[in-house]
Amino acid sequence: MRATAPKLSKGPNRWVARQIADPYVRGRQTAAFAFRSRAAFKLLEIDDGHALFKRARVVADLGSAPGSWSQIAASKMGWFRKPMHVVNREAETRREMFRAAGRQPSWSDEIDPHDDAEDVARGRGTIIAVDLKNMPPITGVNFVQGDFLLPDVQETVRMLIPPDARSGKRYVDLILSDMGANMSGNRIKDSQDSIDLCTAAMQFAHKNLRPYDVSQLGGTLVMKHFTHPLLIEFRKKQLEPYFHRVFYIKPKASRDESSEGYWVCKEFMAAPKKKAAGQGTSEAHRGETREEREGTSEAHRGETREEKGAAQKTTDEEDDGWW
Ligand SMILES: C[S@@+](CC[C@H](N)C(=O)[O-])C[C@H]1O[C@@H](n2cnc3c(N)ncnc32)[C@H](O)[C@@H]1O
Repeated sequence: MRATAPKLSKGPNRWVARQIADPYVRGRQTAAFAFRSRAAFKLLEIDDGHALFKRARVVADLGSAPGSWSQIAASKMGWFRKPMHVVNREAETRREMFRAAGRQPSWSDEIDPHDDAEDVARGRGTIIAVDLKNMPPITGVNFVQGDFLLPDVQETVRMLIPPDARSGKRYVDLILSDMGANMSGNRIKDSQDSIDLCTAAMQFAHKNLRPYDVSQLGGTLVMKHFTHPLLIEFRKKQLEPYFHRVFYIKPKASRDESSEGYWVCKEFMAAPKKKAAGQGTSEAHRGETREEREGTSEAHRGETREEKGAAQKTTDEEDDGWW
């Protein structure tokens, strides 16, 4: 069943009330050791179905701050000696001690699974994270602060990719893009911003994502987008020709009222695939139908909201802070 927040009144306390009612925000504070954002649960859910990290040696996390996706990448790639559930348990015991002493633990009292030098494992591979905002360090993660739309920022990220042992080329196996511009409430501008970020992620994939060859499968791109008919066109023209399979996912942890969704694009090919006459891939078609349905209904919901003059933030962006 989808986790939905109860209906809440408008007003300055609406955001706080919604946060309190949100099981994923509560989960972030209790079950999770120190996920920096509830966005963590979206990636965990996507990963459940797609085993994203299984073969990945180089991961790029685009739009990484405050850092929960990078935390997951670091954990999955062996940079924490302890598994997350052990750290969670320790964090909970520590919170109990604070409660018993009548003290409310603050962020600085949280266990950071990376801060104990004794406990740093030698993980596999390389993780590169980039964001406009600063991101506190995570062991195993190389962070670049900058605007990913700028070519020199992309080049800085590229130079952190280690050259492939066989070919000497720099390849990323997994690109995670959770980038999202602040929503202005203007549907046309917001769609354009979303397309710009998706385009930048895809251009980066063309240059750096490991392409399929006879010895190994091509890389994977996970990309957030804000559902809109214009983006269906993007999927058809920019994604489907270059990936063997493209899936649309709306994680349960993504709020119902948010128009965000994720594409999981698997098995990248450097050259566009050729379709036999009158034939598309079944995956693409299945996804496309579902996506179109989602896109249309989201677009209609958006119009109605705007017509009513009740344009509100409809993304999870506002929730992805240190909360
Ligand atoms: C939803 S948050 C990401 C949350 C993150 N995945 C996590 O788990 O903590 C979206 C991020 O995208 C970043 N972003 C938006 N536009 C960007 C750009 N042009 N270049 C780099 N980062 C960008 C924002 O600064 C923001 O931190």
